[in-house]
Amino acid sequence: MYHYYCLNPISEVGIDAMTENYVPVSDPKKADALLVRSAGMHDMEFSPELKAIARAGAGVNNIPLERCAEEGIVVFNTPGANANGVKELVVAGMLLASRDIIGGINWVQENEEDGNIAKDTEKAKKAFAGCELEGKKLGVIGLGAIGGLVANAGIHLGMEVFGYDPYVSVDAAWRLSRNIHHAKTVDELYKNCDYITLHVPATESNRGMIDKNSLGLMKKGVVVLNFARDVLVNEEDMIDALESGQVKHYVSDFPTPVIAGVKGAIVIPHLGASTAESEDNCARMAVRELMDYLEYGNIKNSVNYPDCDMGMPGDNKRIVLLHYNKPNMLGQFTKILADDNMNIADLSNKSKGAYAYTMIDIDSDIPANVERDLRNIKGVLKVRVLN
Ligand SMILES: NC(=O)c1ccc[n+]([C@@H]2O[C@H](COP(=O)([O-])OP(=O)(O)OC[C@H]3O[C@@H](n4cnc5c(N)ncnc54)[C@H](O)[C@@H]3O)[C@@H](O)[C@H]2O)c1
Ligand SMILES: O=C(O)[C@H](O)COP(=O)(O)O
Repeated sequence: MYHYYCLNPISEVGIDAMTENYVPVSDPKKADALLVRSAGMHDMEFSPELKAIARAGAGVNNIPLERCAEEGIVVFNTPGANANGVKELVVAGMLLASRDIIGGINWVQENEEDGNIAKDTEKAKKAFAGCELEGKKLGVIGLGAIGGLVANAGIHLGMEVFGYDPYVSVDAAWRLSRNIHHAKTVDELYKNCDYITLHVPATESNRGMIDKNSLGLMKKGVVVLNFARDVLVNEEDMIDALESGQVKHYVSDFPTPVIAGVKGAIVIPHLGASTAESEDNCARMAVRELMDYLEYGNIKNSVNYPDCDMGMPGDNKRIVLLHYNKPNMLGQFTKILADDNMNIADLSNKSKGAYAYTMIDIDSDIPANVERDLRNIKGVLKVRVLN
């Protein structure tokens, strides 16, 4: 029996995918697993019971990843599961910044009582005219799940697209249209583009990447779109750039007290992934990842531990260990098993930065003293014996 707790409402599709072995609890401290969307977790204390956190979404800046790793808690996300939802809203954002659709709709609402509205429209509409996307230059920073889709969509819209991502994965690179220009430096993209859209994670090094220096390199009248995270943009610098006309519009999916209501800012209430399809995809993937880890110890799409998959243990017993990535950990594990005359049927060991994960299948029962001795090894963070 596994206990779970949802810190945010998660699509029923995910909850329905759980078997009867999964029971919701009313106290997160009693949970084996937490499901979360954007709820802030940095101030949460975790109980020793907690084994995993699944973020039904992409961004994990709301989760203390390092502390979770130290406490032997595996954190998952759902890469790509909401990418199409975000891509479609980015296209809408480019259109909203190009024509005054919002101003036009407001005008119609303000004049709803006007019996001559059809005729007056033809005079009023010139105030809301704009430009087309076709032929304009689009710069995409970050070419992962979302940025790749946005860059390809730009090509389909007839835009000239520049992509910048020095860390792009091979798989993501394969998905890109060959018509996308490969920007070797981000400055090249800043200097050339009419629309610049951010699709990078909110890591320490990316915070404030759009500031007065980068804004100063951009073309006058540029449109900047941010569907990634508010902290990537220095909002005070953005306000100056909007006031001076350096930036025509800043389209953001992240309202903050600083940017909400600023002239020229088009701010959306974090709706990028709020579609039925994205919510279902994320919940389904998050629950699948949790169940595979809790029941079989397999790790797929973790952001703080390495991926490691040994399928199902069959008739073997499986023991899994979360530990530091340092010399002689495996040697110590196998010695304890050998001293108890246990035979290893299968073994996998993977590392990611400072942390590592070992899965061991044994063709006999695993006695409590072996589990205890493994747990007592210095550098072991969590041990689980799976039945
Ligand atoms: N608005 C929303 O509702 C919404 C929804 C999903 C994701 N997001 C945000 O979008 C971000 C990206 O999501 P994704 O699914 O595309 O993630 P992803 O991991 O698939 O792609 C991120 C890409 O950014 C690249 N990158 C990192 N730092 C970079 C830098 N300094 N310059 C250029 N490229 C850099 C990485 O190499 C990677 O290819 C998430 O981290 C999240 O914060 C927002
Ligand atoms: O990082 C993400 O996946 C998005 O920002 C979506 O967040 P949400 O699940 O809270 O809508």
